[in-house]
Amino acid sequence: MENDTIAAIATAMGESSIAIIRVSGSDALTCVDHIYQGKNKLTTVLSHTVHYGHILDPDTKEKIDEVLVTVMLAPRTFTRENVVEISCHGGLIAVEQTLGALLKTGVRLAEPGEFTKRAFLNGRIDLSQAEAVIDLIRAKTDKAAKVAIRQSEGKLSTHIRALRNDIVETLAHLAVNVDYPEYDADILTSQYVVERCQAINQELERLLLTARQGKILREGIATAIIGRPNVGKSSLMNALTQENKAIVTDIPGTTRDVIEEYVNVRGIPLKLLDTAGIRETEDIVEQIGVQRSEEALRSADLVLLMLNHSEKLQTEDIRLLEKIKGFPTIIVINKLDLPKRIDYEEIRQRSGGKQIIPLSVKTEEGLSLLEEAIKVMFFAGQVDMNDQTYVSNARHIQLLEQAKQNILDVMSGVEQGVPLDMAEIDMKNAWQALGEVIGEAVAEDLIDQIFSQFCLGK
Ligand SMILES: Nc1nc2c(c(=O)[nH]1)N(C=O)[C@@H](CNc1ccc(C(=O)N[C@@H](CCC(=O)O)C(=O)O)cc1)CN2
Ligand SMILES: Nc1nc2c(ncn2[C@@H]2O[C@H](COP(=O)(O)OP(=O)(O)OP(=O)(O)O)[C@@H](O)[C@H]2O)c(=O)[nH]1
Ligand SMILES: [Mg+2]
Repeated sequence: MENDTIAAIATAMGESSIAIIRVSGSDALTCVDHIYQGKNKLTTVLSHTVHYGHILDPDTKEKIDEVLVTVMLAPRTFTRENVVEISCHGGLIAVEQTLGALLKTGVRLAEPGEFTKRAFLNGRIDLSQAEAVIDLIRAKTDKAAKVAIRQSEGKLSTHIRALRNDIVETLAHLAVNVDYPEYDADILTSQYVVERCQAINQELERLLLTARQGKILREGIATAIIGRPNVGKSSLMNALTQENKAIVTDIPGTTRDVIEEYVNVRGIPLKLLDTAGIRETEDIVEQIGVQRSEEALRSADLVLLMLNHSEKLQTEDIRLLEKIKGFPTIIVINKLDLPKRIDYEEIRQRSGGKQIIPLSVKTEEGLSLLEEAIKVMFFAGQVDMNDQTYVSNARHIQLLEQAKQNILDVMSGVEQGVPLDMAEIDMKNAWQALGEVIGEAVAEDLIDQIFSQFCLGK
């Protein structure tokens, strides 16, 4: 059933001061009234008011918890249905028992994402806004959260709607011509269509261009720190994260596995990967670590190759300099505080002129240069979040690509003089693809699949 009354625990499980159970549906108030004892019946109170009382087991009448209950009446609610939120004491027992009591009154346990799905089905938000809610919950950095919040406010939807409007106008123009060919406005129409398509295509390309930045803002730049054992990779990781998560010792081969940590470097979110020092080794555990380092290297968006300022280049260093060809790489030369033994010119030649940052993690000299270099590398200047819409969702990117292809087909078709009703079909397909971004005309199973990614209670 689509409009039965549902409930779920909306807060994370575990010890906490308060936990919230959310109830939504037309019977939310009457159902909660069966287990709630307070001054007034909830069915009689005003919308958007909070009430003190107790939750009782409906069978035994035993007190389960002391609570505050918030009543919000349709349609001014998250789901656009009647909503009751019960604030229980945190911890597992009171919340589970309250939910259990509620389920005895005919309320059904919600599926993951079902509250947000109802907000979508009831027209409060569109699909890209609903997807932004998932992104917000999963955001690992400030910037990622900001992108998600903007999308949840419908910023992307506004662009998509404007594009669809442009397409409809162009279609209208086409339709006149297709239906009344006797007007003989063919040539004028072709010109008009091509011009409109160029503008539409430009906007689609602009949105697609933001996708790469959007992905980075959401997931962080996967940044692998690689290098020979003992050069100071874990030390750099700790310095950038300002934590001592990675173990540092003067024993080569200290790090055995890839350690992941999210950091914010000058507003750029990095997913830092500290890896095991790469060398030939007999140690099985270390061998696996080295393998994983090489995998981290292959999947990295950015590689920080670390060398030692106070040692001559070694075979392993040279091998690594070969390996990083074709990867966006910054060469970090660590231990600048020690006497120089490395040959910078050789590195420059062997790396094909990659950027080199000498620094000392120990004295922190040069660390800020590295941070700046990372930032410049990815944004070539300033990141302006204020009027940018970032497309960050794989599904949206795919649909935008598809719309772009349809528009390109319209243009090349018209230019080659194919009948205008063919162009009309491609144009309609672009309109359809963009509609799917905001959830207009999408298949039901796709909607189910999207909402099933949510956590319970959302
Ligand atoms: N207790 C509680 N905190 C919460 C939520 C919640 O559901 N419950 N939210 C859940 O994610 C977020 C807030 N998001 C919300 C978004 C819309 C509406 C809502 O009721 N919208 C109505 C009425 C707006 C109004 O009165 O002006 C609407 O848009 O029609 C509520 C919460 C975060 N904090
Ligand atoms: N003098 C000096 N020593 C440093 C510097 N950075 C790190 N070290 C020291 O170098 C040693 C190795 O550092 P780690 O960070 O464990 O090196 P690693 O590259 O992670 O080593 P593996 O995990 O074995 O691959 C430690 O004793 C650090 O204290 C530096 O800038 N200057
Ligand atoms: Mg290490």
